[in-house]
Amino acid sequence: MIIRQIHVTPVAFRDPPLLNAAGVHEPWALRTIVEVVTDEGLTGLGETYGDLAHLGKVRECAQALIGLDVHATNTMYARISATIGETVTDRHGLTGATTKEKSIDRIFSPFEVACLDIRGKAAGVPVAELLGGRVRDAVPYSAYLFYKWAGHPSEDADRFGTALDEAGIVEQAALLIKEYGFQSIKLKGGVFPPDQEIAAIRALHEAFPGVPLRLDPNAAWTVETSIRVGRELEGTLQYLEDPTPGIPGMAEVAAAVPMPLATNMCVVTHEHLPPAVASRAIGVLLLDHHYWGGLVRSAHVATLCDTFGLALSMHSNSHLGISLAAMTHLAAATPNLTFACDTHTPWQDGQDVVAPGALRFADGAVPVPTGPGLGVELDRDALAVMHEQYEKCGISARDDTSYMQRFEPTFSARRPRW
Ligand SMILES: O=C([O-])C(=O)C[C@H](O)[C@@H](O)C(=O)[O-]
Ligand SMILES: [Mg+2]
Repeated sequence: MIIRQIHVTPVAFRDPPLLNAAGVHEPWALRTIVEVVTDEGLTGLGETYGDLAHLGKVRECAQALIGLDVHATNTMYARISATIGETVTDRHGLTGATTKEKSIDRIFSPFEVACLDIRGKAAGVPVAELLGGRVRDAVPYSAYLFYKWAGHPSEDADRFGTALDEAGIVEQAALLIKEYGFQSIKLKGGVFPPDQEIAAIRALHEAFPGVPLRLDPNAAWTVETSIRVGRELEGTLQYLEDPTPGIPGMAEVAAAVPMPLATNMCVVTHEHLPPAVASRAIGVLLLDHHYWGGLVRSAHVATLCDTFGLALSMHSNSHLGISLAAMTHLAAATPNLTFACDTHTPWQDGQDVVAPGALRFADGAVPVPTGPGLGVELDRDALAVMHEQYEKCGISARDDTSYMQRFEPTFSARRPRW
């Protein structure tokens, strides 16, 4: 199964004005779709970030993989590593530090996923079976709530409405739970002063008794603020995600608050694991195959977490169905991934590059696709439309901060902020 061609297609899809500590989502979210084609005519799919610098490196690395067997992932990793050299391509900061190793892992990931898709198709089995076999038939996801404006400035309101206070957040949770059946809730914080976000968590706790809650301010708080908020929210949070920047700060907070701390910011590559474990900075790691080097490498990280007593959840960024399928296969085959995973799927609101049918939500969980490989098919018409949107949208890299500053010129993404 020799790789003969690789097609790399950037796409754009509509994204609502979701607020976070870095600013606000722009009207278009970017992704890159990777198709790997073998000499036998099998095609595998991968999905990754769409920022221009990353896209350029994905294109360059694709050339370096032609002629390799789809099983030769160690050679692929070595070639990608040699091709990208010292380049780092991860700039928006919401997934933590940018390192050389993380950049290699980010570029390797879509190729590895596509090769697993091909290997599953060739063997007639779902990717989850290649990862050791599913331990759950459906993967639970959480309702991922965001403070948001009614719509993008100068556009009509979107169907999700305004959420700028606790009433808006509770209403948004009710909508997502009604439509998807989610059984746990994550609130993206770091947007308003912490007391407002405490009030929102209390309102959610009251409105949805017994539903596990998480709050993620993306390191917007000092150690002191994090400890105060953590203590005030005792009894309401399943975990508190990235309250403060850095492993030492997280360790100080972890020692002083009643709930576990989770991260997709202070532990984002292998070199972060030993100090985080030694200082007991985190209790939960949010895996993300897009920057942990694909599905097999993420499964290795899961095993390390098991060894060191860390629990697992899963992180997401704005994504499409190829990523959702990959996330679902990985989570289904990872026994110690026991927390509901994050997904931005509701915000993509039906837009997708995969044909409908293979992916659906039932009671907040995605049944593991049963077809061979990832179990999803590319919708070529949708791909063409989304590629045209990419060409026309005028955005080439995610920049939540500059977009926010167009409307609030004094906005600063400095963290910690409170
Ligand atoms: O858990 C997280 O930190 C994220 O999901 C990071 C994302 O970039 C999120 O903040 C977003 O989409 O604005
Ligand atoms: Mg997070």
